[in-house]
Amino acid sequence: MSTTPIAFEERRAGRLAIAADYVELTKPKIAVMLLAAVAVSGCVATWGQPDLWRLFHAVFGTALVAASSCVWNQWLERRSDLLMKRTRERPLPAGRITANGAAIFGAALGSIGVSYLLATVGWKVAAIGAATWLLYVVVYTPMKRTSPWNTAVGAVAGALPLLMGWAAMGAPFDLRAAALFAILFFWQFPHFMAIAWIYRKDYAQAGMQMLPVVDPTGVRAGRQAIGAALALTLVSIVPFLNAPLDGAPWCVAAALALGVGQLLLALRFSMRRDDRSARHLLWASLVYLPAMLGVLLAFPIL
Ligand code: HEM
Ligand SMILES: CC(C)=CCC/C(C)=C/CC/C(C)=C/COP(=O)(O)OP(=O)(O)O
Repeated sequence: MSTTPIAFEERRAGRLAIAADYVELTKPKIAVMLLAAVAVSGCVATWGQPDLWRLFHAVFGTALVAASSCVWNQWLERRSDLLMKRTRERPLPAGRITANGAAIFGAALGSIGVSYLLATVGWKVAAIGAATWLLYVVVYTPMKRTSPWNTAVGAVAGALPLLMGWAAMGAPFDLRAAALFAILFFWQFPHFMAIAWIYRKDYAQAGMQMLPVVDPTGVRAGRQAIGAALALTLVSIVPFLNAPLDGAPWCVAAALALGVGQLLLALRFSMRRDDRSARHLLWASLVYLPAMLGVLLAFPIL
């Protein structure tokens, strides 16, 4: 084997490219925001005094299980992803990673992740993680091709990890835990209705039953975005009610301002039903969640 410096650099670049493709299989951008939400959930559960080691174990274990679910979601969709411009360059449809390689990677991540959660933060967190994995991979992913209700199932899978952070702190599932779950559950509808509208032709091409494919007028997608944005605004103040903390009024005001902002953009999308208003709604959703997580994190400190 050639050992010239150029050959060495080429081999190194090749290995880095393969590693980057395996990371891409885990949907890192979605995962980062999801794990931030898991960490904030653990902080809210303990009024800002989390056991940091247990919180690290919960976030790290959830990262492994979530990554596994994303790898298997792409393994299952490696052929249909070829039919969409947005996904055809992904590692599996583009052939940069083999299906067997991805399956071994996904299985390893999932088994290590569930075992890690079991060993560090207990069976309840591991069980919620495994159930979320099954809901996303075994139920939601195939349902994308059969019913527009897939989004509601995906939203449950997307919100359940918050209960993993909560349970890892040993906190009982109370009204505040339910409110956090509802915040992330409802948030996913304006988030995805905007995406589903923007990529409606792609989804139709791949035979995916997203709402703007089932109803090309976008009226139902608009209504779903508005209804969920309204519910999100109302439920977003629940974590701050009946709390003996001075910061509550500020947090309620901030949560309402964020919610109303997103609601107005959902209304605008519903009236215009064009790509521009959909992109503004998508951006708003990607601003809303980190901002709302920030308000939840700041609450006990204010
Ligand atoms: C029903 C549930 C969900 C669906 C169907 C969904 C779908 C998607 C899709 C298809 C994209 C890629 C858009 C593009 O390629 O431009 C995306 C982007 C994103 N999603 Fe979601 N998502 C859901 C839930 C979540 C959750 C729970 C989180 C995290 C808490 C999240 C965070 C993100 C982020 C940060 C991006 C931007 C990443 C990028 O720019 O590629 N999503 N979502
Ligand atoms: C602990 C654990 C298992 C956590 C899993 C959390 C998680 C990743 C939830 C999925 C959210 C979701 C539906 C993403 C879109 O997938 P998609 O298939 O619609 O996106 P795509 O079309 O871009 O592939």
